[in-house]
Amino acid sequence: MFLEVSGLTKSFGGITAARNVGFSISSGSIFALIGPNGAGKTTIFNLITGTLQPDQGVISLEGKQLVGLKPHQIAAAGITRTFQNLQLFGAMTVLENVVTGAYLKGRTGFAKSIFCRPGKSSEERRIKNEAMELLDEVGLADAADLPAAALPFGQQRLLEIARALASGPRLVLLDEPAAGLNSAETKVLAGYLKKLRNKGLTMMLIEHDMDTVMDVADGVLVLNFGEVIAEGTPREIQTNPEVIKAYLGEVERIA
Ligand SMILES: Nc1ncnc2c1ncn2[C@@H]1O[C@H](COP(=O)(O)OP(=O)(O)OP(=O)(O)O)[C@@H](O)[C@H]1O
Repeated sequence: MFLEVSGLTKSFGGITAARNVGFSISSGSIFALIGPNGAGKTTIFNLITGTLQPDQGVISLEGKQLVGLKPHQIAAAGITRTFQNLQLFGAMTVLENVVTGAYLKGRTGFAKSIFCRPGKSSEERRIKNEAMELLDEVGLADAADLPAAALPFGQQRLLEIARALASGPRLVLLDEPAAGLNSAETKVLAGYLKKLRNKGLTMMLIEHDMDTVMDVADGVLVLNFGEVIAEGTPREIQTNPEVIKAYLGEVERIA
């Protein structure tokens, strides 16, 4: 298995945000984490990326144990993420934002990526070309020289994903990528995620928008109060009585 998680447990004082959580993800698939507010989804992302250390449990990426590694070591192992609240550099251009992502894997330092404009050395040219290719794939090549803050929200989300891809990750964690998007933007996003999967990228997403989950996910894990209550294909999850019970009051969202 590509990513294997087992026995993952994390408590904050009296609250157990994750209890004995286990799942595995195959390479080149899209795996969704869903569950009501406070179910523990973000905690799982924070444990995988090393922002939090688990009390117990194992996380391995192609057999490499990740628990105990620092966030930058986990990033170097090929795991990157996007945030629900966009973390773009608004005053920098669209292209420069993607270039900062690329420098996470390059030999040149991150600080240099911020202070130097791309395009001088051959490595910088290569990074710039790759960044332009990523922008082209999300339809943002023409906006490359605009400040990121000038883009409509839906395009900013695509830009954030393009920036995450610039570090050449093997696993991308997407935190509510459809939040705040209108239905046309959501369709563009879903198409982009499926295109990335077809190229072999593995993705995990936290997503409240069930249409998007149904559309793109190969597997779904449902959490409630820190525990796994169901796992299966989107269709299986949709009709699972435990899941419907957990979402009581929100049933219309998954119907
Ligand atoms: N750093 C922290 N300190 C204390 N409690 C925390 C911390 N992080 C999360 N929690 C608690 O752990 C539980 C799970 O939170 P988490 O953010 O993982 O849920 P979630 O499923 O991502 O929720 P949402 O959909 O609202 O983002 C919640 O009760 C939350 O209050």
